[in-house]
Order: sequence, then C-alpha cells, then structure tokens
Amino acid sequence: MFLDRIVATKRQEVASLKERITIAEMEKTIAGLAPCLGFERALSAGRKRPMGLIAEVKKASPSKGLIREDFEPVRLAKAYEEAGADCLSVLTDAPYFQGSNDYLNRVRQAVGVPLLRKDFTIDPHQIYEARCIGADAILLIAAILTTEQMRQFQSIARSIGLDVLIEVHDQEELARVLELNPTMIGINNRNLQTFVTDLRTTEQLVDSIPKGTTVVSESGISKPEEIEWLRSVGAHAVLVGEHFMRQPDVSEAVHDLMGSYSEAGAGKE
Ligand SMILES: O=C(O)c1ccccc1NCC(=O)[C@H](O)[C@H](O)COP(=O)(O)O
Repeated sequence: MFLDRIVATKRQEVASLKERITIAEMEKTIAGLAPCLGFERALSAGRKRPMGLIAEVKKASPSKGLIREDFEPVRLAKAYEEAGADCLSVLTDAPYFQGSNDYLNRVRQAVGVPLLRKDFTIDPHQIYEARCIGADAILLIAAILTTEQMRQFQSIARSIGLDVLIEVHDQEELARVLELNPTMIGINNRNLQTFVTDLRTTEQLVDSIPKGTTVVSESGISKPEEIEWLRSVGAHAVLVGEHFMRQPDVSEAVHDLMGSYSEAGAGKE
C-alpha cells in the first residue's frame, strides 16, 4: 500500500530528526514562541463565509506529479490570505509532495492566518517540530495510526497549544476517532489506494459525527456547486489544494469557488 511506503520514509526522517534535536531542546524554543493562532476557531465561530476554507500550498502530489511550475509559497499564501481564506495548509513532506519545513516557516512570517502543518505524523518528535516551525495545527491520519497513538498525539499537541485535525476515510476509522472526542474531523474524499476522489465520502460519514464537531471535507473539490452541496450535507469547512494551484491567479480562484466574504464572520450553525 502506498501509505506504507510513506510511513517507512517518515520513520527514517524521524530517526534523523531525533539525532539532530531532543524534545527538551524543542520545548525550550517553544517556550519563547508567541501563542498559536486558533485554527479550529477560525473555521467554526470565526469563519468568514458560510463555508470555512483551508487553502493549501501544494507544489506536487504522488497522484499528479508537479502541479504548479511557478511555485512561490509566500506569494501564494499572501494571495490566499487576501482572498479571505480562513486557514492555510502547507505541505512539508519533501519526498512525495515536494514540500518543505522552510516553506511553512516562511509562510508563518508572512501571513496572519492559522497554519496547518500537512505531513504524515507518526511520532511525538514531529509534533514538537511542527510547533517550532510555526504551525498552529497538525494533521493526524487515522489510516496510519492506532487509536492509542492518536490519543497520545492529540494530548501532546494540545499541551503545546496546537489544534488537531484528525482525518478519516471510512466508517471504521471514524468509529476509532470518535472514541477520542475530537473537536475537529477531516473527511478525506480521496481513496488512498486508488487516489480517486469521491465527494460522497463526506456525505456517507458526516451524519455519524456528533453535532458541535467541526467537519472539514478534504480533497477533490473544485466547483462552487460542490461547496453548496457539501454545506447542505453538513460540512463546515473545505480543504482545497490542487484546484487553486492550477489557476494562474489563486486569489481570483478563491473568490470564484467560495464567493465573497465578510471580515465580520459567518459563524458556526
Ligand atoms: O494529493 C494526493 O495525491 C495525496 C495522495 C496520497 C495521500 C495524500 C494526498 N494528498 C493530501 C491531501 O489530503 C490533499 O493535499 C488535500 O486534501 C487537498 O486535496 P486536493 O484539493 O485534491 O489537492
């Protein structure tokens, strides 16, 4: 399975990270950082449109290869912010997505919206690293973690101020995730074996999620009517990468997909 390859790579990365820095050293850095920006809040009570938006800074993907030639992460992030994206997602995985920790760090200096570190978290070291490089939230993917790992990682993340987006693909993963009483769940519409996206995945899972949980529909979203439909079935926010990355003007692309917005916020139903 493709995810097994990614996890094997992450094990090597974590081993080399552990040789470079200890958690105690990262804790010292974290003690001197400003508090995190509220990622989950920006998508729920604080969102600017009826549907919240996490706009992704994504250069390439395993399924599509290089997506954007003129990839300038800071310029893209500023354009997203100017267009009223509630939060940004920055891919930091290098081998499969051509991402980088440095991209996230530079984006952090340039924008004032909360940032998700988009990577494959398999070890506590990566959670502390995420906070050190400027993330406000991390992603936990149920498909590659046990329930106990997710519980431990969620607790560590919260203890250093990070919000947690826990991602599921099916009912089995969702049942395990609900044991953790998460405040925010991502439903990934992409089948990780075939890479095919199907927005009905969100519809199939959303009704099993307790009210009050912020639900993010992820992947394969590109049309305004899909935003409307995802909202009608119960999603509070969307995560969009490839569609924006393929448009010459990402700011215009956000307006075209999401509509106009109000700084006053649209709030959580
Ligand atoms: O994007 C991929 O091909 C991919 C393959 C395997 C695991 C994860 C993958 N993507 C990560 C994501 O979750 C997406 O970047 C994100 O949801 C945005 O999706 P999209 O709008 O379809 O770029």
